[in-house]
Amino acid sequence: MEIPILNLSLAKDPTTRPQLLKDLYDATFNIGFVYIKNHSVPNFTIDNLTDFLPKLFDLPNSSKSTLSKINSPHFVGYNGYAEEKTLGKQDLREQFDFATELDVVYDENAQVEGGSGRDFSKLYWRLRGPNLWPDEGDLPGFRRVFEEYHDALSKLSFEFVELVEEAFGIPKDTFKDFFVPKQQVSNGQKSKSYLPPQHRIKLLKYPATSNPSGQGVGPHKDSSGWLTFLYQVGTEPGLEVLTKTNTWIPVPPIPGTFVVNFGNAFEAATEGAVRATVHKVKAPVERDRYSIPFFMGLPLDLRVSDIRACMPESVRRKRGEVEGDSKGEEVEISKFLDGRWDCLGESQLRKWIRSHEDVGRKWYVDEACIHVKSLPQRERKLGCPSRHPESFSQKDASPPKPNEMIKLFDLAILHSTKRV
Ligand SMILES: O=C(O)CCC(=O)C(=O)O
Ligand SMILES: [Fe+2]
Repeated sequence: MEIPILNLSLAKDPTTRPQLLKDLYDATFNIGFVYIKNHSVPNFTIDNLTDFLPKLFDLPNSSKSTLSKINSPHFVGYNGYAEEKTLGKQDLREQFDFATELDVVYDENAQVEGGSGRDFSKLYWRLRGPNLWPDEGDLPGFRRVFEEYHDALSKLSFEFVELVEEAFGIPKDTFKDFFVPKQQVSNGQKSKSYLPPQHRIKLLKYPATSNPSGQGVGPHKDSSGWLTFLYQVGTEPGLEVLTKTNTWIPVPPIPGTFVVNFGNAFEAATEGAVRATVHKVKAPVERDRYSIPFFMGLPLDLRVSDIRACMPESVRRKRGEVEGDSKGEEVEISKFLDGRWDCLGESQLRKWIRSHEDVGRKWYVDEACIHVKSLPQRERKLGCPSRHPESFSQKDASPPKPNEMIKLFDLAILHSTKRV
């Protein structure tokens, strides 16, 4: 089996569009991975950014530590080599995380305005905020080039989602409307509660290793964003995708293409019609490998169940109709249909805290404790059987262990409704 290459220019001609949509449907339903070519992102926008990558990763350690993720409550910034793990094993890569440059909206004392307002006291709103930018003197022009790339990919992601909607018979603009409600835009005004999406971009370096079985990144489904647009720089292979028959197939770089795959939220929202496919990267042995995944943003205060409610029955039934009782797939999806994972902001914050406990500990423990303190005794005990969560914020207390912290956050996030 091979990953299909879709020629997006066929969408422009009404005589070729139907075949493109059919191919997109088949690839999305059966594999969940496609290459796209003849997309709207100019070559120079890509080249300008990729030219910076070796220089960016060669910044001195002093600059890298100023840019360290520990300095940002928004989970942006630098992570050193092999600092992250997937499935308990070190990922042999280095990374800079960026996001759409946004103002901070989190306000622990926010008041919800009647009906349509947003409750910015929710912990997950703290994910939004500015980037940690390298010093302009160190990398002149980097920020401009990066922002151009971000904007081009943002545009591409909305164009592509429209094609997916049409391919699956999902009403046009369903996904866009979660960010920009239609009626409010059509009369020239944006709603008070309009918020631009926060996309995430990783700049990744997988240094060449002498270990041929090294894990660049372990097997995972993407849990950031609706869907991912991956640019593989150069010719170094390594990306592999798990097929339905449990075999790994390579997804080598193809010049001029992006690789597109879907995140857990999209899979859950379509009840599995769109697949979120497991993939991994092998660490390169000959040359360093660079790549740039762009994760299209999610509306944080939306619930998967709200999105599911906008999906036509025909989409929601699709996976079951074709795969009947193939249980593996159903079990996976049903995990995301579990109410505890329903709010997208909550599952995003959980994901970030789990992968960066140090950042969670530094920036979220106090807030989490405030939320937890307001819970009835019985619920507090349920969440943290070993210790009272209040004790974490006391001066002389030992810091929470990773497990305790995750429990604390689960409890705080799940219950972070307005405090009284
Ligand atoms: O580097 C790649 O090719 C893929 C990276 C990836 O899957 C991820 O960061 O989620
Ligand atoms: Fe991924």
